[in-house]
Amino acid sequence: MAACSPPCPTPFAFERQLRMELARLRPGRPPISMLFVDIDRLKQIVKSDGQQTADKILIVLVQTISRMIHYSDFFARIGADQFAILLKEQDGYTAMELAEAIRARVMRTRLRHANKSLSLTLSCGLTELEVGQTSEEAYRHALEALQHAKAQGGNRCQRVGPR
Ligand SMILES: Nc1nc2c(ncn2[C@@H]2O[C@H](COP(=O)(O)OP(=O)(O)OP(=O)(O)O)[C@@H](O)[C@H]2O)c(=O)[nH]1
Repeated sequence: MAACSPPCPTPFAFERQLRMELARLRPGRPPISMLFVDIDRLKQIVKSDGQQTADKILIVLVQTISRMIHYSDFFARIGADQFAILLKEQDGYTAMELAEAIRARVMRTRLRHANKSLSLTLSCGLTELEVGQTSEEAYRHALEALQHAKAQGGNRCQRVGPR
């Protein structure tokens, strides 16, 4: 696995943080959204351009997202090419704007490797956390949204949630 730069918390740390945020959530308190981000067709990139290129892509992605979120947000690597972010004080609408901005920025990024210019796209699944929801339910919503985005061909953001 590629090293994350800056270092990424693990799926376990993310799960713990998600549970804490859900336990704190009350009616009238600031909203929180959860965003899943997954690189499109990384396996194909590994095949055609190699492991080092894939590593570089993962690092660039982490750096790009880190620059676009707030210090108080929680960003983790939860799978091989899958990342999750808890977006504090953001409802589903504002979080969707950020997800679209991340998607667009990554799509415009050109990576140079071995005299080749590579482009990259990603898919996003988004959900606003709900009062009384379990972490499993929140995961299911974000994953459903991500799978929907992938099923439509990728390079898009989808939201599943309360509103
Ligand atoms: N070089 C490198 N490759 C990785 C790393 N983590 C995962 N991969 C590779 O990324 C690929 C992920 O493949 P899939 O899970 O099928 O995802 P995908 O090809 O992006 O497919 P979709 O998500 O459906 O678009 C596999 O080939 C993994 O070997 C890593 O840290 N470094």
